[in-house]
Amino acid sequence: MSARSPLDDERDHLAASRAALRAMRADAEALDIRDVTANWVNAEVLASEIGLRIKSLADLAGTPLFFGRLDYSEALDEDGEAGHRFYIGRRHVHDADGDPMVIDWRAPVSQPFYRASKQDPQGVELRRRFGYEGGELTAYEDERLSDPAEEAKTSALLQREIERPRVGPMRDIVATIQPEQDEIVRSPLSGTVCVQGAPGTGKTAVGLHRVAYLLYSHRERLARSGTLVIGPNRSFLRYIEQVLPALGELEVKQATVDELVAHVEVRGVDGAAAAGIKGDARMAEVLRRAVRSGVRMPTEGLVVVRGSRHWRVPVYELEEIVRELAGRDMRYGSAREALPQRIAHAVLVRMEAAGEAPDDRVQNAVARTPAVKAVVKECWPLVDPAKLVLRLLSDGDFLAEHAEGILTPEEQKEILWERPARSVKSARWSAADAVLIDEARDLVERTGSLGHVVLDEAQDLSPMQYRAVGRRCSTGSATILGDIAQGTTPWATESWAAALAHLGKTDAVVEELTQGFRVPREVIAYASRLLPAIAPELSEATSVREAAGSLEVRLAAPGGLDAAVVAACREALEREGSIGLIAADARVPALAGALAEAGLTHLAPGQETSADARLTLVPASLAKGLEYDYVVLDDPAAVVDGEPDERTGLRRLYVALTRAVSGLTVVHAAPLPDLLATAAAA
Ligand SMILES: Nc1ncnc2c1ncn2[C@@H]1O[C@H](COP(=O)(O)OP(=O)(O)OP(=O)(O)O)[C@@H](O)[C@H]1O
Repeated sequence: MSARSPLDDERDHLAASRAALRAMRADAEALDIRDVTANWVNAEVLASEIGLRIKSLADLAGTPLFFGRLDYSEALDEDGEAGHRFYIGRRHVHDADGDPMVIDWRAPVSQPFYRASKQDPQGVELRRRFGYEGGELTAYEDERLSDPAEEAKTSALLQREIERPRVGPMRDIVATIQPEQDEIVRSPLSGTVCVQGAPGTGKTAVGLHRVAYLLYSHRERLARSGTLVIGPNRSFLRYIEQVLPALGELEVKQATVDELVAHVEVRGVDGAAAAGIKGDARMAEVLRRAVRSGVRMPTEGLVVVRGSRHWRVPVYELEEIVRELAGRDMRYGSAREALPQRIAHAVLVRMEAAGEAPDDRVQNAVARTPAVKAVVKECWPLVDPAKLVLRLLSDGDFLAEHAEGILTPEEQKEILWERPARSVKSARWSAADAVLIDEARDLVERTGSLGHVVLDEAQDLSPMQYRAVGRRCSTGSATILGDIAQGTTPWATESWAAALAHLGKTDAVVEELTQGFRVPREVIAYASRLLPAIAPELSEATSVREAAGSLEVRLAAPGGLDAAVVAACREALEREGSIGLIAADARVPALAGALAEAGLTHLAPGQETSADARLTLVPASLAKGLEYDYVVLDDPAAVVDGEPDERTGLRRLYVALTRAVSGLTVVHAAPLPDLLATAAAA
C-alpha cells in the first residue's frame, strides 16, 4: 500500500468540509418557522431570508470550497481552542460542534493569506495555496514565511490562474488577490477610495471584492442602507454580474448612471457641445436659481377665521417668515412643508396673547386652512422638476434669467431646444437632460443615500453625473475606479481631484494600481505608445503575465480588409478561449455581414461566450471593461475617426488595444495613427 501523501489529507479535509456544508444547508432547509412567526408578513420575510441563506450555502460545483491554508506558529487564542490551522475559502463552514472547517476569506484571520510576506510574516509559519481541476484538489504550493533560508518565488498557481483562458463571464479572484489589491479591498467602510489603474490592473475585480468584503464586515448596516455597483452599460454589467453571487452576495444592485436618473424617457441625443454644457457643474447653480425662482413675497396680510374670531398676520410678518425660510439651507420641498406651520405658529402667538390656550391640534388645523394654503401657493409654489427643466430648455428668457452670469449667451443658445417641447411626455429628452432633472429633483427633495456605491469606469462621467452619483452616497462611502487614459467622453475628467470634488468626496484617498493581469507585455507596450498623446502624466503599466503573448500588425491588400479580418478571426478560433473582433461602430454592420458570409457565427457584447460560441463582434464604444483571449482589431484609423476629436479617438483606440489576454492581431487598410506607426518603425 502506498503511503498517504499530504494531498490525501487535504482531500479528506475537502470531503469533510463538503459534507459539513451539506449538513448546514440541510439544517437551514429543515428550519420550521411556523412556531416563531406570529403573522404572515413576518413569516414571509423570514422565509425569504432563509431562502437566501440556503442559496448562499450551495456548494458551487466546479469552485473549490477552500483555496488556501494558513498555519500560524501559535494558536490564536490563549486556551488554544481556536487552533492554529485555518483553511481559507469563499464562505464559512463549520462542523456539527460549531468548529470552523473553512474560514471566510474576509475574516480577519484570513487577511495574512493575502498580505503576509517573508519581511512581515504576521505570525504565519506556512501559507499553502491549492490548485484545482473542476472541484477536485490537484496540487498545492507552500511558502514557509518564517524560514529565512527558503527562497521567495512567484506562485505557479497564481500564474496559472492569471493565464487561464477567459471563456464565460468575469470570475472572482478571491484565491489570488494581491497585497496592493487587498489593501483596497479591505479599506474601511467609512472612507471613500479612488483607484487609478491602467487597463487590466484589476480595478473592477477589486471594486467587486470590496463590496463583498464590506457586506461581510458590516452586514446589518449595509443591508439596511443598501449597496450599488454602477457600470458604463448593460453589456458590461452582464459581464460582471456573476462575480458577487459567486462570492455569496446576492443582494447588490447594479445599474448604469442612465438607469439611476431615468425619470423621463430618453429619446433624444445631444450634440457634443450641448452635452458638454448640460454636463457642466455650472448647471447646478442655474437649476438652483430656477427652482428657487418660484418663491415670491406675499402681497397682502393673512386673515384666518376661527369661529367668531378673525386672526390677522400682517404682510411684513409673512414676508419675514418667507425670507427666513428662503435663507435656510433646506430643500425646496421641505421648506414648502414647513411654511404653513410657521404661518400657523404666528397665528397661535396671537391667540395666546389674547388669552387662549391653543395646542398642537389647533396649530395643525390653522396650517390647513384655505387662507394659509393660499399664501403657500402664492409664495412657495410646487415645483415639478421635469417641467422646470423643460421650461429652461424651451424658454430662452427663463433660461437667460437664471443662467445670467453663469452661462454665456452662446452657451445658452447651444442648449436651448430648436423646437420648444409641449409636455414632459412629448419632449425628446437626452441622457444629459435626465441628469438635469435628477439634480432638480434633489433640490426639491433630498435623494436617499446608500451605504456604499462602487462606480466603475468613473473617468467618463460628466460633473453633473458625478453629482448624481455623489448624492446617492452622500452619507455613505464609495469606491471610485477608473483610468484617465481611457476617458472617451468629451467631458471625461482630467483629474481625480476634480471628479472627487463633484462627487462630494474630497477626503477620498487616491490609490494607484500598476501591475497588469490581463494584457501581455508586448501588447501593453504597443498600446502605451499612445500615452504621450492621451494621458502624458500616466506611466505605462507593467504586466505580470509570463506567457509571451502575441502581437501582429497586418496590412490588408487593397479592397481586402474584410477578408483579412475574417481570416484573422478564423486563425484565432483555432486556439483556445474567447475571441473579440473589435471595430469602429460604423464598421460593425459590414463586418457582421462578412462574418455571416464566411459562415462564422458571432455574439454581441454581453452575450455569454461558451465553448461553441467564442467569437464576439464588439463595437469599439462597448469594448471598455471587457476582455478576450484573442483580439482582432479592425482598422485602427476608423476607430480614431469614429470620435469627434483626435484625442478621444486615440483613447478609444487605447481601450480597444488593451482588451487582449493572449494575443492581438491588428488588421488595417488605412495607414496606422502616427504614434503607433512611427514607434513601430523606430
Ligand atoms: N489578483 C488577481 N489574480 C488573478 N487575476 C486577476 C487579479 N487581478 C485581476 N485579475 C484579472 O485581470 C483581468 C483584468 O481585471 P479587471 O477587469 O478588474 O481590470 P480593470 O483594471 O478593471 O481593467 P480595465 O481598465 O480594462 O477596465 C481580469 O480577468 C481579472 O480577473
